[in-house]
Amino acid sequence: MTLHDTAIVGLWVPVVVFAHIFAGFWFIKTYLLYDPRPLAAFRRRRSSSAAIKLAKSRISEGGQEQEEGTEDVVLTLDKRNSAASGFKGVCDPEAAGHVARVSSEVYDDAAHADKGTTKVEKVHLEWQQLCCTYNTAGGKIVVLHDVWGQAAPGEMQALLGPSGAGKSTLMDILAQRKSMGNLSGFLLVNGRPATSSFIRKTAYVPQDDNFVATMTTSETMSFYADIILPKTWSKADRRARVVEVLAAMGLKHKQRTMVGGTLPGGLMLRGLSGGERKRLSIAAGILAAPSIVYLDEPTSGLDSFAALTVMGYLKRMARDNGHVVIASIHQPRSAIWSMFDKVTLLASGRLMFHGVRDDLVPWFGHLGYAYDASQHGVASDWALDLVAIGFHKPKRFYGHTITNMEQLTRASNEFVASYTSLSGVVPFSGSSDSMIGSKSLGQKMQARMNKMVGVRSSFADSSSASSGFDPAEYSSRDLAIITAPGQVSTKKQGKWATGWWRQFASCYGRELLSITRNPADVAGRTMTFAWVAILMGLLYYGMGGDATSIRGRLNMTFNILSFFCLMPYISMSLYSADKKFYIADASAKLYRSHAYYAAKVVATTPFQIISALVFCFTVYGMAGLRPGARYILENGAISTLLSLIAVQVLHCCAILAPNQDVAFMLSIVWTAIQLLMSNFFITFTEVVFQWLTVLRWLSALYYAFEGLAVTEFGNMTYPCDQGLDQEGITFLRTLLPNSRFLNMPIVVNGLQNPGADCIADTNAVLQYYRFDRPFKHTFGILFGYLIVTHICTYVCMVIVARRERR
Ligand SMILES: Nc1ncnc2c1ncn2[C@@H]1O[C@H](COP(=O)(O)OP(=O)(O)OP(=O)(O)O)[C@@H](O)[C@H]1O
Repeated sequence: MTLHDTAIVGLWVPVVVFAHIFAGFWFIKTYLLYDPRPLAAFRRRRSSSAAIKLAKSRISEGGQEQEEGTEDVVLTLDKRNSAASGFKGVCDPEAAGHVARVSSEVYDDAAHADKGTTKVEKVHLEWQQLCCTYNTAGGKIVVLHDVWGQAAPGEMQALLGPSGAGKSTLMDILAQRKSMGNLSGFLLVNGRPATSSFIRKTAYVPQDDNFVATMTTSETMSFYADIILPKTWSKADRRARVVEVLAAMGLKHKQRTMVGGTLPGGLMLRGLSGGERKRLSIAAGILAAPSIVYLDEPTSGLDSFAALTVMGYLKRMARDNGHVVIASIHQPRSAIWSMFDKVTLLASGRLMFHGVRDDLVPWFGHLGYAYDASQHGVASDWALDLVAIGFHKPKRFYGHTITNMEQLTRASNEFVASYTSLSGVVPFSGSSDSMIGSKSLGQKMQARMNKMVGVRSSFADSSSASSGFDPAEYSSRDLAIITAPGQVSTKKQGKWATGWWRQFASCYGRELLSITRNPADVAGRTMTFAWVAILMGLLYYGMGGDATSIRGRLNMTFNILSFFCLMPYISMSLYSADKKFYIADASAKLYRSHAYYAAKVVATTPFQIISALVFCFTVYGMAGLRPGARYILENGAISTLLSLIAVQVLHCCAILAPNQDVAFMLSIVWTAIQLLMSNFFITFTEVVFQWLTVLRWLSALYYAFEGLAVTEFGNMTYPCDQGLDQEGITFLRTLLPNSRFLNMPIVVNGLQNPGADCIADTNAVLQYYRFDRPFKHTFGILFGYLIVTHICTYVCMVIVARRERR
C-alpha cells in the first residue's frame, strides 16, 4: 500500500483551500471593520503613490503646475477617507452643529407634512383605577392598587417610587406591553379605549437596549426604520428619516460607528458610549414619531453629564414635537428633576401623588409632611424617602414622615379621593352610558385638573396650552376595560406597520450582519471545522484499499458523525444570545415571530452547510473513503443533515433553558442518547434491557450512522489476499488461548495465505449491525427529524417569549 493509494487529493485539497479563503475573507472583513486603520493606511499609501506617479508624469512634461496637481490628488483622496470613516473631528463645527440644530432639523413638521407620520399625532392619555394582582403560591398579591393619572401632549412625566413600588408594572400597562397578572382599570386615548393598533403610536425604550453590537448606528436605525415605518414609505424616505432622527439625537456624525458591546462568546467590541447608546435607543423609539414615548430608567448606567444630556434631548423632543414622554427614574439630580412637567409617585403599588411637579411638596405639606430644602435636598429625594417604609427612619433625619403601611395607605387614599371626588368627576363604572353627558371628557379632565387640591392649576397654563392640547378634541363614549391579558383590545388589524416580506428581509439582513461580523461565528466555525478535519484526516490518511482498512473505515464514518454532534457546543453562547434578542423584540412587538424565524433559518443555514461540507469532504478525501461522486455526495448529504439537526437541537435547548448551564445539561442528555443509541458502541441485539433500545428512535446519529455505513460498505468488496500478519495471528492466539486449531500449522497458513482470490464482502458489516435501510429512506428520516427540531425550536421560542413577557 502506498500513501496515496486511496486518499482523494482532488477532493480534500480544493476544499481545504476554499475553507481558508472563505474564512479568511470574513476574518479580514471583520478585522477591517473593527480597526479600519490598516485599510486607511493602505489607501493613503495608494493615493500617495498615485500622486507621485501623477507628479512624475507631470514633471516629465515639465512645468511647476504638476506639484499642485499632486496636492490635489492627495487632498481629494484624504477627504474621501475621512468621510468614509464618519469622523469629523472634535472641533469640527459641522459636528457640533448636529447638536445645536436638533430642534430645527427634527421638529420641522411642515418639512415632513407630505410623509404624514413624522408629524406626531398629539394624544391625551388617561388611566383610571388601574390594578394589577398576581396569583402566587403564597396567595394573591396586589402590586398596583387604584392608580390614576393622565398625560397631555408635550409633557414630560416622571414615574417615581422606591424599589418594588410598581413603576415598571404601571409603565408596562400604560405602554400596552403588560400581559401577565390580573389587570383591571381603564386606559383611554383621547377619551376612547386604547386599541391594539395604538401600540404603534407608542414607543417603549427599555433600560437595556437590544442592539446587535456589530452593526453600525446607521444600519441599526435602518433595521428599525424598515420594520417600524409604514410600507408606503420609499427606501429613500426611510433613509432620510433615519438621518433626520440621528441628527436630532446628536448622532449624525456617528452613523458609521459600530454600536459595540459584548459579542456572544465574550469578545468586547468598542463602539458607542453609554450616553450615545441610550440616545440611539431613544432615536429608534421615536423613528415612527410616536405620540407617547415610555422610557424605563433612561439615565441608569450613565454618568451625571450624560444623564443630563439624554434628558435634555427628551425634554426638547417632548416640548417641540408634542410627544408625551413618561420616564421611570431613580433619584434624579435637581437639573433633571426640574425638567419634568408632572410626576407620579408610587409606593407599595399605591398612588401617592400624580400632578404637576411643583405641587408635590405642597400636597404632602397639606397632609402634614413638611419638606425642608436645606435638610432634605432635592424634593424628589425627599418624596422618595417619605414614602419608603420597612426600615428605621430616625426623626432627626426624616422629620415627620410615613413609617408604616397604615399611614401610607391613608395618604394614598387621601390623594386618590382628592384626585377623583374633589375634582367632581365620578369614577367610571365601565358603562359607556355613564360617560354620556353635556361635557366632553376632555373638558371634564381639564376641569378636574384645574380643581386639584392644593394645585396651582399650572397644568392648563403650561403643558396643555403650550403643547396645543385642545380639550374640545376629545369626545368620549367608550372606555378600555382591562380585565385580563389580551383583552385590552380585540382588533387584530393594524398590528404591524409592515408586511411579512419586509420584516423577513430586515431580519435576514440583520442576521447576516450579525453572524458574518462576529469572528467567532462564520469565520471561526469554518476554520475550526477545517482544522479538526485536517487533524482527523492526517490520522486516517490514505487508509488503503484492502480488507485491513475496513475497521478504520467503520471508525471513520462514526467519527465524522460524532464530531457533528459535539461541534455545535462551540456556538452555545450564540444560541443563548439569539433568545435574548428574540424575547426583547417580541415584547416590543417588532415583527411576526415566523418572519424572524424564517429569516434566521435562511440566513444561517447556508453557512452551517458550508462548515459541515468542509469538514466532511476534507476528512473523506484525506482518509480515502469509498471513491465515487455518488458516495461522496451521499456522505455529504447525511453528514450535513446530522450537523443541522445537532445545531438545531442545541439551539432549541438554549431557548428552552432558563440559562446556559441548563442549556448545556439538556444538550448533553440529547448528545448522550445520540452516542449511546448509535448502535456503534454496543449493538442493539447485545443490550440486556431491550426496552431501552426504543430510545434509538431519538438518535439521529443512529440513522446517520446507518446511512453512512450503507454508503460506505453496501455491495463493496475489498481484497484480502495478503491475509493476517503475524500480529494478527498472535492476537487471535492470545484471545483464544485454548484453541487447538490456532496452533495447527495448516490453519495458521490458511489465515496468513488465504489465496489470491480472497475477498472481504463488506455487506457482512451491514449484516452485523443489521443495517439495510436504503439511502433515500435514511435521508427522508433525517430530513423529517430536522423539520421536527425546527418546529420544536419555533414553538419553544414563541412559548418562552410569552412566558417571559411582563
Ligand atoms: N410575575 C410576578 N409575580 C409576582 N410578583 C411580581 C411579578 N412581577 C412583579 N412582581 C412584583 O411586583 C412588584 C412591583 O414590581 P415592579 O417591577 O413594577 O417594581 P418597580 O417599582 O419597577 O421596581 P424597581 O424600581 O426595583 O424596578 C414587586 O414587588 C415585584 O416583586
